[in-house]
Amino acid sequence: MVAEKGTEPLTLQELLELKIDASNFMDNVAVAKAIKLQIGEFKPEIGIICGSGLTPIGEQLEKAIIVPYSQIPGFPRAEVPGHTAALAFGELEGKKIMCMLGRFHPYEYNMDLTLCSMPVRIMHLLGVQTLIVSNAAGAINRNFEFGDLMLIKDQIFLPGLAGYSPIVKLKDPHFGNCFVSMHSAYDKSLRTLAKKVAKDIDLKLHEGIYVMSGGPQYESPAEVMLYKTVGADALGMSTCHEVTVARQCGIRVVGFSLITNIGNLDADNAAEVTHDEVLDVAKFAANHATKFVRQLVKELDDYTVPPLLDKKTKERMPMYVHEF
Ligand SMILES: O=P(O)(O)O[C@@H]1C[C@H](O)[C@@H](CO)O1
Ligand code: HPA
Repeated sequence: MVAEKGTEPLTLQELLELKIDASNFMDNVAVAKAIKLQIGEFKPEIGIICGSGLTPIGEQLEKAIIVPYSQIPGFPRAEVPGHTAALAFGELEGKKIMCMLGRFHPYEYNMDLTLCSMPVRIMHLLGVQTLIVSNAAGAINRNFEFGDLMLIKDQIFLPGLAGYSPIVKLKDPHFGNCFVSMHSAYDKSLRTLAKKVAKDIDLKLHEGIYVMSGGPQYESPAEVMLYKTVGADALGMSTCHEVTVARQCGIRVVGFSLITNIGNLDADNAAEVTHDEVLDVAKFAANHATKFVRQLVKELDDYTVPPLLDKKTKERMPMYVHEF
């Protein structure tokens, strides 16, 4: 729980010294406030989360303001190679973007999905209405090749099915309804737009189901077979917890996977995958992923989600919320 301090707004330094509990609503507000102190009047409308090796997507922002995670209370450091520990705020095709240049994988943080999805709640508090989420993934579908992109049609959230939900600890009603519908989690009209954009720029874009395992170990061939049997097309270790929270906040979502390796289905075949290979493929394919995102952003229509904090609530809130 954040400390209160008379009627004076807390300074950035004071906010940075707070011990943040990601499941406490006012602590989330304090995190958003600390960011706001660093971005001034900038109000993002579109959020982007860059997957492993996909930070070039965020590096194309114009007039960028970079906020390192070390300057955000409660944010861990995002230490997986291929991720940069910073938020980028800037413009792309005239739209205002907030981009996570490094994400928090649950396997890095003791499967604390509430913490790992906090940036999505912060996006919402700062005004984000639409989220573009990306990841590096292994192919299960045999029609996929290295470097292909797969538009995510739906997800299988294995940790969530096992009770590791990012919203299970959120008791404050300000977070929104805990019985979040995951029907149409990946917005149909945005998927239609993404397919049109891909066609326009002559980009091969598959569509399929993403499955998230807990990681960090890669899957055994028998596990890849299990996921194939349940209908998954690509596998990874992220995204689903972020999308669940986005839906709880009412943010609409479009997502894609960059296929960095082909999941091995044969236990007698020693085909191994390493994170270095994942990054190598991401490096050569980041170019077309970047082009795709730019065009998608350009063609996104306006969208409005009611803010979490209504006027009345703001009036009752302590000083660190006051100017929201
Ligand atoms: O952040 P993403 O989901 O792109 O990262 C993938 C999944 C693992 O963290 C890692 C495995 O190589 O890359
Ligand atoms: N499995 C899990 N996560 C991944 C993979 C994979 O094969 N490739 C990239 N991220």
